[in-house]
Amino acid sequence: MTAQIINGKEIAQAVRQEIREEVEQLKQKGLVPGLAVILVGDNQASQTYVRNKEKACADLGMHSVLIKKPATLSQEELIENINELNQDDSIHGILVQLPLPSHINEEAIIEAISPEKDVDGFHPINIGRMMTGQRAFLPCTPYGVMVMLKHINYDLEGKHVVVVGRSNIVGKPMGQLLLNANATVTYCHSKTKDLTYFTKQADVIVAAVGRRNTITSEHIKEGAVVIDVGINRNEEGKLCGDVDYEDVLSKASYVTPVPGGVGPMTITMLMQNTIESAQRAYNVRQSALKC
Ligand SMILES: Nc1nc(=O)c2c([nH]1)NC[C@@H]1CN(c3ccc(C(=O)N[C@@H](CCC(=O)O)C(=O)O)cc3)C=[N+]21
Ligand SMILES: [Mg+2]
Repeated sequence: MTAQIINGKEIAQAVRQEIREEVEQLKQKGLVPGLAVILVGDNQASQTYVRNKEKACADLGMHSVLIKKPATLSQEELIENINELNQDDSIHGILVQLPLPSHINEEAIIEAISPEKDVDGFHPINIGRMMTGQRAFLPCTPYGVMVMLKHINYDLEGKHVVVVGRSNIVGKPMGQLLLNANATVTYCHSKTKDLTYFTKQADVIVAAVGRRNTITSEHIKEGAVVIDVGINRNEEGKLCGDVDYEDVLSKASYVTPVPGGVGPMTITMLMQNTIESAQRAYNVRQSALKC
């Protein structure tokens, strides 16, 4: 079998076209969707991602503000900045780029963001809503993976999905979204004994561990769908995922590349969440006018 490539860039473009039209409609009604990104310190990778987010906003005609702060910023000052954005009617989404410097408590920062503007879907209220199947902002990376599977018309019902990795922002919510879609979900992680035993049984593998070559052809069964969420660099400094891409190509049915796979989807779902938030703000404003 030769795997088909799931082209994240292409799917992202298609979704962005729909977002572009919704932005246009909102603008005609007098509301410009706005995203605020806070970047603390000068982590090189973070700067790249933040630039990609700004580009995406500009491309879609959305308003974006980038707030750059020195790594010495105190937690109190950061919370003060978030409070201002929570009150700002021109801002519908707030994203604080992670990781933060070690003197800042990430949980406290995430909880300071209004759940109504938490377009990352990291706030405990949104996570709780997602777990109970209520309307919520979905974390962008797992959300993007769901859209990719939808795009290839993959029916998750009853399928065995193995999620490798259990971070709060990718692995854990990924499993939950798959469960909500009626998949049978297994979580594997760094303490799992005999990873291959589990991954060999998977119809779908989502690799989100942050270590390259974690998944090779030895780990998968013939015809598996392999989703690579990893972003690592090899010895030559080239971007690569958690999957040995070339190796699994001859065994998998579908594979996502890195770059050009999940990454572009992550940014696109951030834009999607931001216009949904703007849409909601518009509806609230309209119903207030009617009273
Ligand atoms: N509050 C917060 N929310 C995040 O969503 C968040 C974060 N913090 N911190 C860092 C991670 C990482 N992340 C990526 C987004 C896009 C690409 C992306 O566009 N990747 C491109 C290539 C980018 C490149 O060339 O380096 C691709 O895979 O094709 C990658 C990684 C969002 N994150
Ligand atoms: Mg992410």
